[in-house]
Amino acid sequence: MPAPLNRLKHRLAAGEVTHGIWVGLADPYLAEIAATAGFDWLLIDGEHAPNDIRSLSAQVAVVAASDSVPVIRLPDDDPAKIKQALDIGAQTLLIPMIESGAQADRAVKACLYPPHGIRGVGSALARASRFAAIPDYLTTANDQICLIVQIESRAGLAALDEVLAVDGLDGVFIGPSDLAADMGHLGKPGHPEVQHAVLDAIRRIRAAGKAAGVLTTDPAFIEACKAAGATFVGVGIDVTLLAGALRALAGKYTGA
Ligand SMILES: O=C(O)C(=O)C[C@H](O)[C@@H](O)CO
Repeated sequence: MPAPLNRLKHRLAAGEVTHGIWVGLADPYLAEIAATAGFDWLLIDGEHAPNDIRSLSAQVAVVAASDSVPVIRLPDDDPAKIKQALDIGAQTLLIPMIESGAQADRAVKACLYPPHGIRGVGSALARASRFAAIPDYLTTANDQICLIVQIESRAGLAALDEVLAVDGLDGVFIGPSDLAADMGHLGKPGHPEVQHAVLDAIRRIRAAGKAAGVLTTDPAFIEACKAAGATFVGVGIDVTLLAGALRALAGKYTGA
């Protein structure tokens, strides 16, 4: 019996457009609610949300039981964190702040078991192998790992071609918020210069045959990114959706 099929990896490889949201409420009960919505994937944010390996594990488990595919974003490209995320059962990772082909290649190798990579072997303890209930996990896991790296700075954009040349990389995600900050437009991911850079990068990523990712809550820019070729399309954030709805309701009755 092989490692579980990673539907998202293969849909992205086929060039399918997929939609998901950021899940930052850092609670499995809330992640399970999000998993009833019907998104193709849910990105469990380990970079900006108050998650740790146990909360990530609990959220991966509940989302994996749904029709949505769990994706974990780690806070950095630390191979030890990548190892832990894969061992708890995530098969799709998003790694932020990539700025060179060498850095992207190291991230790929951290995801893969030898001889193709350096992922440490602990499958006997790991949810990923269903605690060794999947006898062929070690020899089949690599084929189901999906790695998407984030380009979100001018240095990252300058290195995009070398990042796209990295074998084993499934996709590149352009982070509008951090890119805006680095471009001198802090807090303005919708600035025309930023949006132009995002769309140009998406076109280059798709021309290289990789999945192109983005996160924006602007409906018009969502469509512009999809027209440019985006296939891993983040369209919302659970925290802002909840906060916005609560504030609107409070304002309706309390004048808050
Ligand atoms: O730079 C970006 O944009 C992203 O990487 C997404 C943000 O981190 C996300 O938290 C929304 O602000």
